[in-house]
Amino acid sequence: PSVPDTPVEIIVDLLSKAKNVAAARGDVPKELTSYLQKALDIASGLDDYLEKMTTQESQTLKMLIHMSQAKRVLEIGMFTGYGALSMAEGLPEDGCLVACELEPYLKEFAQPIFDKSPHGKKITVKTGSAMDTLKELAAAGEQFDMVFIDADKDNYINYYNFILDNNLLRIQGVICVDNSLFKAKVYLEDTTDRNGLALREFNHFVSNDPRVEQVSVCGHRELTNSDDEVFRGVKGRSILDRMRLEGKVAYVTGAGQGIGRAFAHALGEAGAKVAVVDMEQNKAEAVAKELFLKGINAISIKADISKSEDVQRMIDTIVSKWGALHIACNNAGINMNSASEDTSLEEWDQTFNVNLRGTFMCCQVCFTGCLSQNCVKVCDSGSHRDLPHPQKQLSYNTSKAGVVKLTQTLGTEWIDRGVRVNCISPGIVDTPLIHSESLRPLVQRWLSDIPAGRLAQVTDLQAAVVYLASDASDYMTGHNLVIEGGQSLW
Ligand SMILES: C[S@@+](CC[C@H](N)C(=O)[O-])C[C@H]1O[C@@H](n2cnc3c(N)ncnc32)[C@H](O)[C@@H]1O
Repeated sequence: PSVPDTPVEIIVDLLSKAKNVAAARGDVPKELTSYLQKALDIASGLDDYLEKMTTQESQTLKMLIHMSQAKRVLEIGMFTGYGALSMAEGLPEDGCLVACELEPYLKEFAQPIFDKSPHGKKITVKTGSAMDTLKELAAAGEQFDMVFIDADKDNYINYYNFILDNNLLRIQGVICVDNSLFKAKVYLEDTTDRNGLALREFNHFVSNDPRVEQVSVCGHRELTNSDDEVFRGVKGRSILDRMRLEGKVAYVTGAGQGIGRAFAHALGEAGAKVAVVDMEQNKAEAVAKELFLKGINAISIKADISKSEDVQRMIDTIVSKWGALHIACNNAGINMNSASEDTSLEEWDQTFNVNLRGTFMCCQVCFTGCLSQNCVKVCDSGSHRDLPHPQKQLSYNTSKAGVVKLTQTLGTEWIDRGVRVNCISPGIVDTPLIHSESLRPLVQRWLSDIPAGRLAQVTDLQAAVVYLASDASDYMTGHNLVIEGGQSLW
């Protein structure tokens, strides 16, 4: 049988011994035997139960990576690389893990295992004394989201201090420490064991360190006199937190595909509940399902925004479902290409009915219907093609120029009621449509016009919609945010 190691294993061992002693004597009261048995059942069942209910022991490390959303991890003490690989599995594709290990033979052992794993390329092993490696990393200005300390216990306190003193851990990063209970020796009074005493001192030091809170760094309070919103964050929220949309309700029109779908994902990933609106019900449903699979609260609504009754129903549905509407993302639009001399009034009317009249109706219904419920952000989709452009699409260009003017007007008129209206004008977006034979010569011309050297991907636009939808952009209104790889500047 293995030597008891954790506090629970030691309790089980001691209770078993006590039970045996009691059984060997005839004069032990039944009550005491029964209490011993109950305590033993509880203690001995715990690890076994947890193991059965959990995937694998080391998945805890992977879970910590997920929970902290770490991208850069530092492991101090690698051993066989089991923990390193488990953490690497939890890292995103561009994540990295630096593992410090004293013994070169352990790197030789672990490297071939890393090489066989699709996640192994994220791991860099640095052999030698971990303190030397920490100095090297600090000199190179490296910073980590999570540090796992699991090497020589005497040095825990030195590693910890060096990491914090040299900003090797980013603000709000996480330090995890293995063996912090060390067979209960950290709190048993008769401890003489060197490692137990080292960890006792370490725990005591950390619990009294104002730089950290429990196990998470929360800034360097009490070490500075700075106490303004730049230092602390607005309402205590750091810039990335201020772009989070938890508790917000959003809709995106034209969200069944392309840019609208990317916007719906972006708003949902940032924390908003999202109504996916499209003329085509099956497309709206498919995107809402995608969001749902990612853990985002989403509904689909079929609506043609050129019809006032559809717009009204869309807003009513959202407000009755979620009780509020905070973010209106008016993305739906149509585009018909014809030379100006061939543009029929029907094409003009159809385009304007959706792109400009439809967008206006959405804004107006949204404003009147939910202002009292805090409808604060409206993002319209303009297009950089409100600028002169070689594609023949008069109705589209003029309607989108109208959207920019609509945005400026509403953005200034409604700001006194707490509403911000901005629009995003994407450059030429890489969609399946653009790869048609007929558009190929035009695509070549566009590419030579775009300093960025490529067309826009829908993902290039996602951060903008989150920014405009969030509190971080509160001072921005009536603005046309152009994202076109520098095309209009060339
Ligand atoms: C408990 S094991 C690490 C286990 C590993 N973190 C995991 O989860 O799979 C501790 C490792 O720390 C290494 N170590 C001990 N002292 C060290 C030092 N001063 N610098 C770097 N590594 C050290 C040991 O060689 C050993 O491989």
